[in-house]
Amino acid sequence: MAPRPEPPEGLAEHDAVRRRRGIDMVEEERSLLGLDVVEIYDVKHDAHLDDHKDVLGADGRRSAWIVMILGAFQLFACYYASDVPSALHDQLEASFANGSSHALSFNTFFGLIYSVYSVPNIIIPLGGGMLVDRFGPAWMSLIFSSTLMAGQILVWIGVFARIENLVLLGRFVYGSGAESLCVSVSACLASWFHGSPHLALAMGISLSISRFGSVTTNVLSPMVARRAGVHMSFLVSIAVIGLCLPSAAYVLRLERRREELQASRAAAAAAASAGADAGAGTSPGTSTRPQLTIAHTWHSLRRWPASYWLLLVSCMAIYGTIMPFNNVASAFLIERICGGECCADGQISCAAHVSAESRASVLMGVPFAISAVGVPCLAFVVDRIGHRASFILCAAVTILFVHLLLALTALNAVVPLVLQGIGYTIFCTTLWPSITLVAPGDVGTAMGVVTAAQNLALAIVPLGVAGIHASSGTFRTAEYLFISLASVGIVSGTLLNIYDARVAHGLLNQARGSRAEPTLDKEDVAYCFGRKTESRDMLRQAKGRTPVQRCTMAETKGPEDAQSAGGRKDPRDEARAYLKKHNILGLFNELGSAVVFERPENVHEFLAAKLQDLAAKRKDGAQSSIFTDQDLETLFEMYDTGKSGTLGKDAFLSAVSALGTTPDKRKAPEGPLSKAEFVAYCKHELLIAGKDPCM
Ligand SMILES: C[C@H](NC(=O)[C@@H](N)CCCCN)C(=O)O
Repeated sequence: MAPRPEPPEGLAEHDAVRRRRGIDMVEEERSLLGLDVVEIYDVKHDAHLDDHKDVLGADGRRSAWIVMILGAFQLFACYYASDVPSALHDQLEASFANGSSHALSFNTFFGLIYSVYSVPNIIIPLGGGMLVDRFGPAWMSLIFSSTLMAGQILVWIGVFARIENLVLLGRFVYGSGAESLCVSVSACLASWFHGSPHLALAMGISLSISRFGSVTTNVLSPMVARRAGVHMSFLVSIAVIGLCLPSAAYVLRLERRREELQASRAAAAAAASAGADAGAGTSPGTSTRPQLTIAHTWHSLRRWPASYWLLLVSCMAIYGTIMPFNNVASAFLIERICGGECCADGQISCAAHVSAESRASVLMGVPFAISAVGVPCLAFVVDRIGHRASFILCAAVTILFVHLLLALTALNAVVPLVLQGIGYTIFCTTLWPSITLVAPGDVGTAMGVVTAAQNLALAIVPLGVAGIHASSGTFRTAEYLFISLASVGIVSGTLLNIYDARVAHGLLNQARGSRAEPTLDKEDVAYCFGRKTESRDMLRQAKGRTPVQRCTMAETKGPEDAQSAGGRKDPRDEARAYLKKHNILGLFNELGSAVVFERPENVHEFLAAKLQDLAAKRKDGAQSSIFTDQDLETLFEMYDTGKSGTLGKDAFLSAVSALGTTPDKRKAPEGPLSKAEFVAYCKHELLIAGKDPCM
């Protein structure tokens, strides 16, 4: 990197450092002051995302897709190995029947294989998610993959030696890593695709590939078991998991590289704005990850919006109908196909039962087959049109319809199962990316809490189904439980839409991708007016001009023109306008800087006093210390060492950097810049950096 020219003497370095630090503290201050404005977070956060894009560029985008493929492969291995026992039910039964001692009946043992996986996962993903936020998803994926490996080795030895307890211990260890691995891979994708218009697509493709893991094990494991013995199927699954480790290690390498690039860029920005004092700023490798403390987690839980909790309820209700239904679908479908008992004497070997069984197994594959193909396709659409909350409601309605059909009609089961596939596809495509949108700060913990809740539902609902079946003697009665759960999903989905529209400004229902990569035309012009304008005239005139020219043009036209130009109101622009109008970031900047320098014992008291002080200053007509036009003009004069009235590119970039911003060299104007152009450009840069100038 080329060394930056030293800022001229007399420049307010101290102030620049203060401002930089203050801005970095906005989020902390926000919670300190008890403010919780999603949009403030978004505006600040998106500026930060722009940094990511700039640092990594096309290379970063390619890396993100590599991370997606590697993460999907880890999930593939996880789903593959998780489902080996169910694919080998009959072979395992035969194998353990030949064993020497059996403390448990095979069915109890087989049920426990799944219980020891699920029950601990009511708790484990909570800790797993926190660890992901603390140590990063890439590191934790490596650790969770190793846990899978250790667990599956124990299972394999247990199967080989026919030791039931060892198999169960292995499944417990395996389960401890499996759900948390799903959390860490999701968090990893959320981090690499945050702000990208392809988040749902990335998550959808990885889910589809992981589902393919279940399909592969269903086909491959029985084949391997028939040829080489049942334990060999487990050995193959160990080999598949083994490939997770290098893939997780490579993701870690990419993650490190990304962090280094970000840190060096932050250090360069700090050096430019602080000169010799740069050492006091962000140093490469500085971790900004949250503390692994109960207090921090509690703080996160309280900070998540109501939409997060509505998503959690939807997850429990809808996954509670999908997975437990799938567990009993075979028996339920056989019962439905035969119209009750297939064989007169309650046996299961008559021709009618065997035929119903094979039809049921084909039907059972329908929902997951639909989802394997449908999820990436729908994800592509969701990334474009948004409507996540609407889709979540739509999925709940579809699932309700499925169970009404199954409970109340004798319709061919293909129709409800196709609908079940559609409902599941819609739900899983939209649910998981939505969680990352409503809780962007601590995705690992947020995913972990939802996954734990999901496992709670998956542990309880089958017990309810079994209880209903035991008391009524038929699975059809259990349909009413699924109908109730789908109804809960509809209520939470409806509330989610209301909250999203009324409180969250359409965070879930809007197409985020288009917003994450704003067109320069609109953003530049909108910035210069201080509010959004969709005036075609303005945009047409702005086309082909540099950002400086656009700003200058906007300056001369004035905000009134923009207002009269009309146009649809965007909640983000309203938020920006609000932030700007009340100079919120400037206020936080002041407070944050003051706290950092004075380090008061009682922060609350200090802040209260500081606010009173600021209010008093304002009453006296004094200006806030945020950059005024006058400041910017002075800055220009400092860098215009030859007093030519213009700045060349290098001097210009240094001057803009001295504001604590990191200008994009590619977009910076080449030619000499007049004072007016410089002031306009600085204002533009300050907005991008989240530091609204005081105008
Ligand atoms: C995407 C979603 N994932 C989950 O439900 C996770 N809890 C992992 C499940 C692992 C299955 N062996 C899904 O699969 O729909």
